[in-house]
Amino acid sequence: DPQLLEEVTQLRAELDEANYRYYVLDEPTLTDADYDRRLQRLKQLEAENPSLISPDSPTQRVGAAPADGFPSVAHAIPMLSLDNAFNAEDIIAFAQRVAERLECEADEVEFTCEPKLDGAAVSLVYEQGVLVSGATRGDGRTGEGITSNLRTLRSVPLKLMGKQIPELLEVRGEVIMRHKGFEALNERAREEGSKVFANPRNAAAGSLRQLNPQITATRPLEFHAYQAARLEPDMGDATHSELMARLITLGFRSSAELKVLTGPQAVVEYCEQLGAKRDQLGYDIDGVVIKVNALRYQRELGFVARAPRWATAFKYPAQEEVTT
Ligand SMILES: NC(=O)n1nc(-c2ccco2)nc1N
Repeated sequence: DPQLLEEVTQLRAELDEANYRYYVLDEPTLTDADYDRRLQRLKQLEAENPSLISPDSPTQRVGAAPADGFPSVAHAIPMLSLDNAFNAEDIIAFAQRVAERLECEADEVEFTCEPKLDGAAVSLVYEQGVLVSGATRGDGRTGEGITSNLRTLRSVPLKLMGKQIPELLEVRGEVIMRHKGFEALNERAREEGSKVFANPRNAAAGSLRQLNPQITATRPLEFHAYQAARLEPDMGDATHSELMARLITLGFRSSAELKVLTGPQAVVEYCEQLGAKRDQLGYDIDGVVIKVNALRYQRELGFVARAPRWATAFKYPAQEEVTT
């Protein structure tokens, strides 16, 4: 009946909005209790009227385990690793190489800098605005299909937000576990005598590779977008920073620390400043990802065998591993 449909639609909108405000804007509106009350009410209404259930309903995040393991998924565009830079000279050399190929001065090139999150890289594919596939990076060309696990992350939208829905969108990003969630998980694991993880990266990767999504659903995982590998229709002569801003309007979290900087000196300063506050972030990073901002230049620069010419990763010295 129309009244029932009205309540179901209203509840879904409130739950999706609450997810967005909590995970993307960091401005929660609903308490966890309010969220759960609404989710239980929606589950009850859907149980009474199964014809109303749709795959993108917030109640459909935790599904069944895939029968026989994860299927292997070929990435339409390889998820390549990044070349490394270890000091200011390396950063300047990277900027020089880019400037040479673009036939301009290094001090004119616009870069973006963002923290290099130390988690598990994944790829999410949305067709007509609906999440259809999620996979691990694997060897860069082929990953594991872990859609049912990624659906359990409330920071992964089941459907894209807003009116400008692209026909096709492939988002790449990092699934991380914050230190607080990591320590609580290991505390519980020690009490239960189950597997204790050596570090948040292993905990995130291990949680995503659980065969049972109900276990993944209990893990404190967050998805942070850092690239749109495919976007149709595309954004023409846009920049990486504009693309990241667009992903936020579509429902994704992307780095709050992203900065647009001109010339290598400003990039060196960013790396030094972020390095100074590395221990206060509350999650692990292992460097800074420095990218040429203009997507047109990224396309022109392309990739060498295994890594893009248009990006490099500035790495901090490894932190002494947290032995738990
Ligand atoms: N790990 C991480 O945080 N990454 N990785 C990239 C990346 C890899 C290839 C293109 O972009 N960007 C960020 N922030």
